[in-house]
Amino acid sequence: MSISNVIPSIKICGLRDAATIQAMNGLAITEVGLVFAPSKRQVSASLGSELVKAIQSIEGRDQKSPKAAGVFVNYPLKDMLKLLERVPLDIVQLHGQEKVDYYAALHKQLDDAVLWKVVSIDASRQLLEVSQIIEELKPFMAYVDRLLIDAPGGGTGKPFNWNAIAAYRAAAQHFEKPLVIAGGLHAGNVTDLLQQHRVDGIDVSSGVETNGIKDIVKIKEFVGKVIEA
Ligand SMILES: O=C(O)c1ccccc1N[C@@H]1O[C@H](COP(=O)(O)O)[C@@H](O)[C@H]1O
Repeated sequence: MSISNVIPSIKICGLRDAATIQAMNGLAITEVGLVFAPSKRQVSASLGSELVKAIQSIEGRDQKSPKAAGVFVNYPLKDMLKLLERVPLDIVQLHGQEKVDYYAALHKQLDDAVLWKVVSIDASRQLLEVSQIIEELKPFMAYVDRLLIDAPGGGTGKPFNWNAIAAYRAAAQHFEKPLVIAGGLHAGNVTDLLQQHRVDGIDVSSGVETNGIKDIVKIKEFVGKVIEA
């Protein structure tokens, strides 16, 4: 049984076609992610704008359309502002080594969109104390809506060591920010995650694909496991 009685937010990431988004209509999804970083899942601004329309046309959790999230890695700020004029994202997920000045400048320019900060959990981070994590994140937190922790690289389908979650959860709580978990999740391990850790959201990409293509059967199975946990 899950250790929380609140169903975490569910982000399905790396969509590249409107038909799969439409097939997700009615699932208890809260965010759909589009990758604008160099990746096998990368979409252009013009496809991104078409896919945001598809996201806005479906119902997710609580009969509301899922939020549209864009995933970026060290994307030049001026290009980001141009892209946001064309693609009305609700969430900008910063998955690179963006500095605090970048967060501050982008936050100032955003109208309604919010920023998610990603921290990659490599072997050195698994050992950090809560106080170290708080010190490191403090400069960013005025600009950030959520904290997301993931395996290094992003979109690799590999999990990180979940022993690191407790310290990040404590740090996120200190800042009163929700914590989202990504990295190698799939229908076969998400129940274990939710039984072992209290998390506010989960994020999946590779684990709901077959041969590199999003698979609606796997998406439905994944969402079902999260709801049942
Ligand atoms: O999905 C990608 O291709 C990607 C590329 C660059 C940065 C992040 C990327 N995806 C993010 O990775 C995690 C989880 O991925 P997975 O489930 O392990 O495949 C998620 O936050 C995606 O937004």
